[in-house]
Amino acid sequence: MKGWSIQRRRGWYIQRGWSIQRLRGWYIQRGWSIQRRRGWYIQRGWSIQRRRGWYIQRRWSIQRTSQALPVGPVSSAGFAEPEGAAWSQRGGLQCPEGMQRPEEGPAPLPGSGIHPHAGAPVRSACSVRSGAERSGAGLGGCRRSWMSGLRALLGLGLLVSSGSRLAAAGGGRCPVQRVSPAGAWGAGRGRSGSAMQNPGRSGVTHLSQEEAQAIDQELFTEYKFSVDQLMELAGLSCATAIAKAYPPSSFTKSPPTVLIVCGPGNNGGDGLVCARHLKMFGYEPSVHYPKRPGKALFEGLTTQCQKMDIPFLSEFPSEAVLIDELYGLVVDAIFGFSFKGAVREPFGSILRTLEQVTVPIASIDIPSGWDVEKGSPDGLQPDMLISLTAPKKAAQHFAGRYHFLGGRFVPMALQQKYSLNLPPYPETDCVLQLP
Ligand SMILES: NC(=O)C1=CN([C@@H]2O[C@H](COP(=O)(O)OP(=O)(O)OC[C@H]3O[C@@H](n4cnc5c(N)ncnc54)[C@H](OP(=O)(O)O)[C@@H]3O)[C@@H](O)[C@H]2O)[C@H](O)CC1
Ligand SMILES: [K+]
Repeated sequence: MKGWSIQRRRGWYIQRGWSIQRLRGWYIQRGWSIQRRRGWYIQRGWSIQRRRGWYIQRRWSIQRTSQALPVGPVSSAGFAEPEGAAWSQRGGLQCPEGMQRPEEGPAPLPGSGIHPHAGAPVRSACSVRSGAERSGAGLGGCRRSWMSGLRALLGLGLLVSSGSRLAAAGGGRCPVQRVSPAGAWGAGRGRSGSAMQNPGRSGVTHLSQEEAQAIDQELFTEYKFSVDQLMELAGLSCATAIAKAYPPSSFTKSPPTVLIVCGPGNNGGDGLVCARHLKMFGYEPSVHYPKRPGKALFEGLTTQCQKMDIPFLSEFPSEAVLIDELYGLVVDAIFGFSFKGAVREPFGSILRTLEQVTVPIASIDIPSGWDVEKGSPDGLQPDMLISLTAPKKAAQHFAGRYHFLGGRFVPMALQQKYSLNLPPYPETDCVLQLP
């Protein structure tokens, strides 16, 4: 071994420099690592490992296993995957065994409206109970403080510590399911596309405007999807996510009224599809659609809504209080990933009014008026964001309570081409909640 190392096998282990090890398989490492076998494990630098399967890692990882290492490949955000699972070179988030899936939907908060904006709890990626916690042993104070120092060093304070906090409170919820062997989590291991450089806090890829538009185009031109098809799936995802976060029973008003504001592009089309499905789900939607493109697709979607007795408002309520009075939720389907520049009328005044409403706002794909990559600290602050295909870079500035991923239609080959790192959707669901 070159460099230095302090080792105590079956106990803890610190290493610097590189090493070749044989641990029920072979293992090469460069950089430093602090390991505690059968416990947690932090590594920085690169390593090639063979652990009943093979594994290459670059950058850093924190791993925790309840089994003796080596157990299998790990994602670089850090939990051991089951044997035979797909491997990932990049950030990712997985739930180790012992995690629960999210329950039916987040519980509504008491008070006026459905979900007040204020007081939103910080939600963690996963509520993880460690092997020690599961066995009731708990972490010793010394080890805890050493770990928090390491977390701080690696900038991981929120992710890891808030998870433990929730676990301590008995949370045990996790928004993403375990990866399956054929899962999409880490599918983007093909070409080293630029999206690969943009993992967000949670390890999920965040797309630039150009990437989002390129994927969209490729779906239509290379994969021969029609806009109608994808819009239907996108709009259904949005209605489904809304029904999970704001079930009709959580509305203080009956019937559960929803105002859907649609823009001139495909984001507006998603809004029309969403309105139709919300009606099917028992909501009472109304649509404001001030700038309608003269295309058969949008005319068809409009007619479908009208024939389902969904009213179209010719005037936008000029006062935010009117919206608060009449509706329990607003769906923002004004602009999506093609938005650019300063907002033009009539959308400027619509957005200014929406910034004043107190009922929750659910934005489709991008909070309207936000720069697709940089966000907008002074703009709309929705309570919910439903990212389609993959979150856009602006989503990293989203501070509302519910972030869902929808648009489960991107073929695996395209995910790989664009190095999309997306968590797997649970079973047959068309949406999943992101941390
Ligand atoms: N692959 C997918 O994920 C799919 C997503 N879908 C949804 O489609 C949108 C993107 O749709 P697109 O039509 O490309 O773009 P927008 O909905 O953002 O609308 C663009 C139009 O908005 C107007 N615009 C742009 N900037 C401004 C501005 N500063 N002020 C006012 N108006 C603006 C402009 O219209 P004009 O008529 O004024 O020229 C643009 O044309 C995506 O986000 C998803 O929601 C698909 O449904 C399925 C596939
Ligand atoms: K939007």
